[in-house]
Amino acid sequence: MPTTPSSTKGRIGVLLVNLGTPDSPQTGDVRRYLNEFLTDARVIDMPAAVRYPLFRGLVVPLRAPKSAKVYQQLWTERGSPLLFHGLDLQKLVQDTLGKDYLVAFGMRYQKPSIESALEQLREAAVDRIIVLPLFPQYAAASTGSVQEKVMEIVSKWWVVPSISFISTFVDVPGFTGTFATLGKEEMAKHHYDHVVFSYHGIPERHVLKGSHKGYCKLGNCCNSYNKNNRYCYRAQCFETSRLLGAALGLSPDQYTTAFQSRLQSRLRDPWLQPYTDEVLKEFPAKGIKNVLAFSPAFVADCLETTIEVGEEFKEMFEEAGGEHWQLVPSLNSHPQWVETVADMIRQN
Ligand SMILES: C=CC1=C(C)c2cc3[nH]c(cc4nc(cc5[nH]c(cc1n2)c(C)c5CCC(=O)O)C(CCC(=O)O)=C4C)c(C)c3C=C
Ligand SMILES: [Fe+2]
Ligand SMILES: [Fe+2]
Repeated sequence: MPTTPSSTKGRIGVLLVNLGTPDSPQTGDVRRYLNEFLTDARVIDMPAAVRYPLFRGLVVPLRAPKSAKVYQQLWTERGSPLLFHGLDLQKLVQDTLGKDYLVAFGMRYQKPSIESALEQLREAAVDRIIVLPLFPQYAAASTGSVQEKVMEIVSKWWVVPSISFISTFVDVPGFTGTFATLGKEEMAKHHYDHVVFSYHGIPERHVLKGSHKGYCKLGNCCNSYNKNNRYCYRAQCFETSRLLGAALGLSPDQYTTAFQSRLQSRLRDPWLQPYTDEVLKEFPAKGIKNVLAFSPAFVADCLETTIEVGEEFKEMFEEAGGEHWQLVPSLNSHPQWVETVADMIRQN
């Protein structure tokens, strides 16, 4: 009887990566996290001779104790939400994909490191690796930084396996679809006059640096999403708003796209506008008193969603005369999102 030839192919390795978070909300751990994050040349694109002394010597020491207080508000029994949601997603995607895949999870900054996650895949002799940075819209400071780190590590291996990256997923229907499911649940509970899609900001300079043959000029260039601005962060944010607005049954005048989390610096370089905190203060005077807010640059709840949008913006809105501000929770490990991630991997 002929014997069945054994396959030479191992499992497919999957690396899910998110940004990173401190090990604890104590100032020392927050300082270590910020030092790693804010000396990344893709985040702070200054010459190393300026970046290191300015950020390690001045910005981080001043910021760490203030950030630590905010992380203390965010911290849960399971630790940082960004971390535990990432681990939950890893487990559920692994269960969904089954034994032909091995799913690992890493963080760009701090723990679990990308190195340790890649090592797990190498130990298991995976056939190839699919890397999914968990950022819907490509930005050099987020997705690009993860890609650079993965390539830096893998390039030192003697045997470099086949490797592919999923660089943006704004147009994957399950991404906006899951946000729409969560948004409709909130809309069924309360009446809203207006919706805000608040994205993490980046310096305008970053958009211009990534502009393909000068196509992106921070103007109407982002009104359509096409091959020239496929990786333009601003264009992807506007496209996310259009898709999400349509999935929620909203007309363009019923929602606003805005940008949050700008790192205030004495350099006063402009970040993507309009700024969410400025926009929301003007709403009550326009008769907008009930606002539903989404944070669609994040697929897991974190400091920027729960605290900044859910608490700080709510307080500002109410102080300006608003009545009801509600944050839609992030995708976290929602079953529709788990299925969407598994599908992105299967189709890669
Ligand atoms: C959505 C993707 C992200 C992009 C793009 C991004 C750019 C970016 N961020 C900073 C500075 C900070 N961001 C901070 C927190 C933070 N940022 C992201 C994601 C993106 N950042 C996430 C998911 C988080 C939350 C992490 C968590 O632990 O919950 C912080 C730290 C918090 C604080 O001290 O305020 C800083 C600082 C810059 C400068 C930048 C682009 C240039
Ligand atoms: Fe950030
Ligand atoms: Fe653009």
